[in-house]
Amino acid sequence: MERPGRLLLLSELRVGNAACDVSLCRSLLTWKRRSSSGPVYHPFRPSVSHSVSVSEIISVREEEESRGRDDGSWKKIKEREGKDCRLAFTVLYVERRQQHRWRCAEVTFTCPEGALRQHWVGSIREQLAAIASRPKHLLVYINPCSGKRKGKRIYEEKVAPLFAQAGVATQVIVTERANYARDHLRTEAELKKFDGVVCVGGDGMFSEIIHGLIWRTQMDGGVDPDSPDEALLPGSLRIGIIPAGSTDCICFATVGANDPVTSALHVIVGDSQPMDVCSVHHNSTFLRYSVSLLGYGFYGDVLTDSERKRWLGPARYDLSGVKMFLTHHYYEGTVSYLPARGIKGTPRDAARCRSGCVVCQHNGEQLSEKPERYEVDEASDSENDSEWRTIRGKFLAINAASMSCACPRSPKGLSPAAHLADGTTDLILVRKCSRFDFLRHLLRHTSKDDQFDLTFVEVHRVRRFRFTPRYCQSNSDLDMRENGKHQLFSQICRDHPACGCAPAYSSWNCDGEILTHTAIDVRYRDPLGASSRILVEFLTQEEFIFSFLNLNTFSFCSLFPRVHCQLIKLFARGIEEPMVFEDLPNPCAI
Ligand SMILES: CCCCCCCCCCCCC/C=C/[C@@H](O)[C@H](CO)NC(=O)CCCCCCCCCCCCCCC
Ligand SMILES: Nc1ncnc2c1ncn2[C@@H]1O[C@H](COP(=O)(O)OP(=O)(O)OP(=O)(O)O)[C@@H](O)[C@H]1O
Ligand SMILES: [Ca+2]
Repeated sequence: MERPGRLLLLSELRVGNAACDVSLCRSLLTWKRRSSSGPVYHPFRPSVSHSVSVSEIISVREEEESRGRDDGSWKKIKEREGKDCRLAFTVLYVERRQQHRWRCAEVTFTCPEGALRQHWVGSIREQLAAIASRPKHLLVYINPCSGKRKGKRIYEEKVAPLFAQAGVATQVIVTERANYARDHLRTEAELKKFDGVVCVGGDGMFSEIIHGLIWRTQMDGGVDPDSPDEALLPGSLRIGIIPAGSTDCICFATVGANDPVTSALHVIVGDSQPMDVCSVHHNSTFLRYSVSLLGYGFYGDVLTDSERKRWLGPARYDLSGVKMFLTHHYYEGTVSYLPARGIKGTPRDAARCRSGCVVCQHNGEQLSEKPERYEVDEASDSENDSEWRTIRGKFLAINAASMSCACPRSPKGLSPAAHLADGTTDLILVRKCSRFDFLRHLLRHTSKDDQFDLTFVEVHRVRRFRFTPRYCQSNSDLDMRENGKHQLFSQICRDHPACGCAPAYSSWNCDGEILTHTAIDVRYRDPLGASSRILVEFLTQEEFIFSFLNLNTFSFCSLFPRVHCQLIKLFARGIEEPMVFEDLPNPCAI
């Protein structure tokens, strides 16, 4: 066995016109200009050394003379260097740019003889092949309708060439409708053939992928996804996100940028970032999984309103945001939560979740070593249990952020100190306040000021919570009918704001998808047949069911989210701390 750091190769090669000492250790390719060589030696310019970790080499290619015949570039190099191009090889590697962006850079080395080139190329390829975490075969889903509808072009122009260069084989599927990728993953996809799944799209597309994969994993492992108390099985396939959506919050919060090339490079180098998943149940019915925002009130209303404006593209959120800000609806109800205990970190920490986060490592280890801690929490799932805290009130927004939810609109996110993989979610309660105060809170999403340092905002780090709107709290038939009418008419009033009647219910925004319909579709069948569906168009599903099936409950408004620590893995490494030399010019331009 080779020891780590062992020197494998050391040669004098040329980079451009400069002679360099080039070495390959087990984990590092280094080239350093020989200080006294080269045509123009500058005594005040120190010899520049450049190192690339083998783990960040994308590929190595032998330069062919024929390349020069195609574009003339190699011919020029040959003339300039007066060398035999068949002795050259090029290394493609990750170069860091500003704002966490990665680019594919390359450096060409010229060897004095062919056998040496073979030795170098062979050694580097051997090193790359030994990195087991690199994917070789990927299943790619492209949503052609995401964001500005550029998903297909982004993949073909920016991502596919990189995968090809890195020798990553792909099966590409362009989705034909919503939930196409989810359904394909659930039933058809031959997952054993692949090392990972890549989605080209936004947060909604990512959500489809995790729903398909998590469901399939539970089915294969005999776990009932409907059971709110059963621990879910983690999947084996990592997920890559090529951002092409409107918010791209999950990509931004796990990589630090929403840039397709950066994400493709994270996939190629085989990064791995565990992530928490929040499962949302109503009683014993599974509703959805969430990894970023589960929001009721403001963000639920923004989403509901914005869905009618999809044609506007990403701008729909801003328009609906302003509208819902002005509408200023608040919702009455009870929030109960189970505080996360025995963990590191609080939502008010100054420290952020970054690459190699110790809080995530610590909490993840704690939960895997002592799952009984989780079980104790689960066992105490009763209203009377002293572990549960209860808050009643009027809220403008109830947000659960399982990660920071950083995105270009809000670079720090809704909960800047939330962690990607610590097994908790940050429950943020924004109580009824004036429009001016709410604006102060919203503005803090975009500034450096603490968005929780306001009297009407509170934040708790929790493992589970539930929210029950006021009108769901009573079980008497009479109340329910009254409330049902209220709900029915308030929805109509919501669409005709002139009457001034405030709605009793909002919707849940679950990672950018509206929750209610899924729940209803699963639980009930439409007994009145197709003719009644025209009417449904004007009512929400729950109003329809209340009115026509005379159900006496709206309790699906009350949800039971539970966090599953590190259930999935992404091709990412978390946001890297900026490097001191990050912005220096590329030293290989010797
Ligand atoms: C005055 C400036 C205030 C700026 C406030 C900016 C707040 C931006 C907060 C973004 C939070 C994103 C959380 C991520 C959620 C994702 O899981 C989900 C799926 O992609 N995205 C959305 O639900 C999409 C949600 C998009 C929400 C956009 C809300 C925009 C609010 C604008 C309010 C303007 C008030 C102006 C008053 C004059
Ligand atoms: N071929 C398709 N036609 C129509 N809709 C699709 C198709 N494929 C996927 N979808 C759906 O499109 C919706 C939006 O997709 P996506 O999340 O990728 O983009 P976005 O909404 O613009 O971005 P974001 O979620 O980041 O705000 C998702 O709910 C997804 O299920
Ligand atoms: Ca978390």
